[in-house]
Amino acid sequence: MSTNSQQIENKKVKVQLLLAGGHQYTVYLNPDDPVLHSLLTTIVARAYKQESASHCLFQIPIYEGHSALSFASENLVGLVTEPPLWIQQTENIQPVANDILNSSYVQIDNFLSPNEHERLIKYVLANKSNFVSTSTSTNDQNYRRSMVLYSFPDFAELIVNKIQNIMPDIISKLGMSPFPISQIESQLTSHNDGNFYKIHNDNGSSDTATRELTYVYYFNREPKRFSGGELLIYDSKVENNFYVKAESFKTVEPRNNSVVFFLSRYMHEVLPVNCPSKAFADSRFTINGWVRREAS
Ligand SMILES: O=C(O)CCC(=O)C(=O)O
Ligand SMILES: [Fe+2]
Repeated sequence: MSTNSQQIENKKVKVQLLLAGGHQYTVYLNPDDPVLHSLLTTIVARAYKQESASHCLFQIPIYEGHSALSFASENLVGLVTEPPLWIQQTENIQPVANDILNSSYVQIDNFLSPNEHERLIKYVLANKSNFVSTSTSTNDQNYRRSMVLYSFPDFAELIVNKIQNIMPDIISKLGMSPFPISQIESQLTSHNDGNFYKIHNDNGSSDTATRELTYVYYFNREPKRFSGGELLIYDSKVENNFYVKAESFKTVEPRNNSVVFFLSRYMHEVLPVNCPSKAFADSRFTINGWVRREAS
């Protein structure tokens, strides 16, 4: 097992849109962009001739946002994705259409000792200049706004070891079947005033497909000087053997010194943070990452 700071989410997927009439366009989308998910589910619905296939209008910014490509979902004939991309097919589940599958999560308070927590805060404040923006282009700004620190070896090891120790308990609490763990990834993220992360899942691309569990350890200075920043975890439903997002969700409070675990395939989002001082030290901080199963 190893920790691995990674920047996979910042990589865009090249998507060639094959449209009726032989037209084609190439766009670059984040792997977990909801538009990409809708494009894939449109193709799946077409393949299964699903009666309820929702008809919609796609509007996708092209030429770095200088133009918009608009087309009706009926005109989408196929997609070429690079790297190859699949939406996750369910295994052995035959729910009745429209059944809501309740998402569950586990949250544990007082995860680090007071001393470890204090050392971590000091470490983060001393390393402010090593944080980089999670947004790489103008497009990303509307989708995810936060800062990230990819290398923090001592604390990554501390968190990953603690997580590894409680994995059997978490897996059983979430009702999952045990799985062989290959790796626990981690990154350190800060959300300041106006920062957010729109709806996504964490294992929707070929690079991330072996992520089974997402964990988020929340920490901040006391007294807390931000509000908002709740994590919403959406319930799911199954359409044509694929998990899709339901309208209902669970709300997780980003409680200081707590850690939350949930399935990486769940759609989730971070609501905007309100931090009036705008001071880095008052941010909503997390060490967050993913537990990967061994590739079969
Ligand atoms: O900060 C959070 O509550 C969740 C972050 C998240 O969804 C992610 O980094 O993938
Ligand atoms: Fe996420």
